[in-house]
Amino acid sequence: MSTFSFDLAATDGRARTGTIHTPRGDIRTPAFMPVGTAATVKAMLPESVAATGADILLGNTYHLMLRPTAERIDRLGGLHRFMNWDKPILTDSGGFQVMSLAALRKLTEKGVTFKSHIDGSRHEITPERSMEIQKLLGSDIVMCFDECPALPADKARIAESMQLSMRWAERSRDAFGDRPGHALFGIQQGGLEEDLRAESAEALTGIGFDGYAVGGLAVGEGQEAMFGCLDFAPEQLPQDKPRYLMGVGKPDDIVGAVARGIDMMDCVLPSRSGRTGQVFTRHGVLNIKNARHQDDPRPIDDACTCPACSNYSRAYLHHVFRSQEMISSMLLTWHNLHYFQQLMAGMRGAIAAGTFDAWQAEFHANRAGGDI
Ligand SMILES: Nc1nc2c(CCNCC3CCCCC3)c3[nH]c(NCCc4ccccc4)nc3cc2c(=O)[nH]1
Ligand SMILES: [Zn+2]
Repeated sequence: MSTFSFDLAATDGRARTGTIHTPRGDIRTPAFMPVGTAATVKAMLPESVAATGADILLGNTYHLMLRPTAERIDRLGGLHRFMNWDKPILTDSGGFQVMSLAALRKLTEKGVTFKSHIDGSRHEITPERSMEIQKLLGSDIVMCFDECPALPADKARIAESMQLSMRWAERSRDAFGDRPGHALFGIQQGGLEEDLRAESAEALTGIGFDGYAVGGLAVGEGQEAMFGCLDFAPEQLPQDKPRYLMGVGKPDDIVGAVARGIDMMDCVLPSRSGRTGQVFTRHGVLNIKNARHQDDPRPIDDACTCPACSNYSRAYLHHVFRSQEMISSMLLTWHNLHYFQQLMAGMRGAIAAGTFDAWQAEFHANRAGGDI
């Protein structure tokens, strides 16, 4: 099928499960999307990322436009060929990374100018340039160029920023044009304000997108405030299109977001924290660098089937982490990505079976303290 479509299979409360069909493959939802920052999911081969159960990964417009540049990747056959990943790729529009990484940023109606954090060269991203970069990369799901305001901010500032993002969404839609089989997602803004989020949702729905992201969250507001916003924001967006919560998150954030109607999420957490020794399990989090693991012959999680848990002890993983051996990042990243995908698979099954409440109860009961 050379088109992009979303089939909702079942709902349980506000939670949904379904499939996003793309020419490069299907995406089972709710979906967790690993982050491939500089055309690689750090410490993982693409086939290993696929083996964890990931149907789609994220590319990074901001990093790739600076190095090796989108034009070079296009000349080499596009990002899928370049990084040897033939399944779907979603790319963010670059605005969020510019505001969080680049130096000397200047934001105007036109777009954002900034100095590269790599070599100090000057660059400009506009909605039009962001669409061009994401097209050169060959991205299957393209994100509108938006502005994500830092919280806390007063309501007037949030409204102003949201309205700028809606004008940029219109320009993104116009510049994206008509690309069968490729999707353009709008990004809702509006901070934690229900009326501003409604205004944003109406503006985006009026323009018309293939999917809708809840942006502007996971920027320091905390889980309670984020869940409070998710108690109304997803349902302001079209029910028949995928809903993507950007930048989330810890396992309990992910479960709470799915329970509130979110279909897709991305986060650097499982890969980045794996490299710092942080390991996610169904009983909670442990850090392998802690001395208590140095004589422990048990696997991280005896119910996990990943290579780390199938073949290595905590004592070994403690040793290679302490010794800063590369296999440490490989095994801990693989385990964390595998765990996050198992979480998603469990939720998809529970929503399809109508047992999501029981699944959530067990998820939280499993994590209730105790020495893991
Ligand atoms: N356009 C856009 N992107 C957003 C992102 C980036 C999502 N990940 C992109 C991905 C592309 C490839 C490279 C990596 C990023 C967000 N990330 C977060 N929180 C992260 C909070 C967090 C969580 C764990 C560790 C660090 C930060 N809130 C976000 C809000 C927005 C938003 O409104 N608009
Ligand atoms: Zn494991």
